[in-house]
Amino acid sequence: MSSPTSFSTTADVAADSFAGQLRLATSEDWDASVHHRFVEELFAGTLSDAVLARYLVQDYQFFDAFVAMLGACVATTDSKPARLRFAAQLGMLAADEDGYFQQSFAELGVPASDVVSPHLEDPTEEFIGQMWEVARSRNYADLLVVLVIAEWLYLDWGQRDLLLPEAAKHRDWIDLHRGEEFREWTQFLIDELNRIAPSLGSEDGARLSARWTRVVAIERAFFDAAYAF
Ligand SMILES: Cc1ncc(CN)c(N)n1
Repeated sequence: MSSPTSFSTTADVAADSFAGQLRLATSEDWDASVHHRFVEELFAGTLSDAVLARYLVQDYQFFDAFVAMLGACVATTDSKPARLRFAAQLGMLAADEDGYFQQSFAELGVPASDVVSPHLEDPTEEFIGQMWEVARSRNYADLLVVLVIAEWLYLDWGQRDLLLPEAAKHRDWIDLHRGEEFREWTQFLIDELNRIAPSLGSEDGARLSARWTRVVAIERAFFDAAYAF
């Protein structure tokens, strides 16, 4: 029997696996995000400070709920090695990603009020709602669905074969979403989702598929919102 087709150049995922099928079912919003104007301008180094600041202010609010999701994974996974992997990622995020935000906010002159409690755009509010919902649900499958999208979609654009920009505020955001460490982390999440998929019931499948579709659409809207002013 020939091995199933792997469709992604960034992660090794069989197209007929649980994660692979979800990914294929949402190709339109997924590909539109990976090739979004925001990504093109970020790589080209032409992204305006206003758009970058607007995006980062919203993404910093996303970041807080994202950390809470990882904490929920530490608490709920059935696998001891996975628990340690999530714990290690929490440490990395606290050091590297928070540092990028703080440095960029200072460079872009973002006021403290926008860092701490900005007006939330609709996609941010909905994304945060999804993340806290799965964090509080303590349902490992729901947590993984949201995490896999958030990391795999970002890996897909981060790994695009384009020249890197000069400015640290652009390049460092790309660097956080490409390279072997981020690829390995994303692969781990996808593998976890595919590992637990056989234990899911049909109701779980329908709920997770609906969540996947919605969250991929929010990812696209999140990029759009950076230009909506
Ligand atoms: C909206 C969004 N989605 C995903 C990521 C990558 N963790 C992010 N920083 N922001």
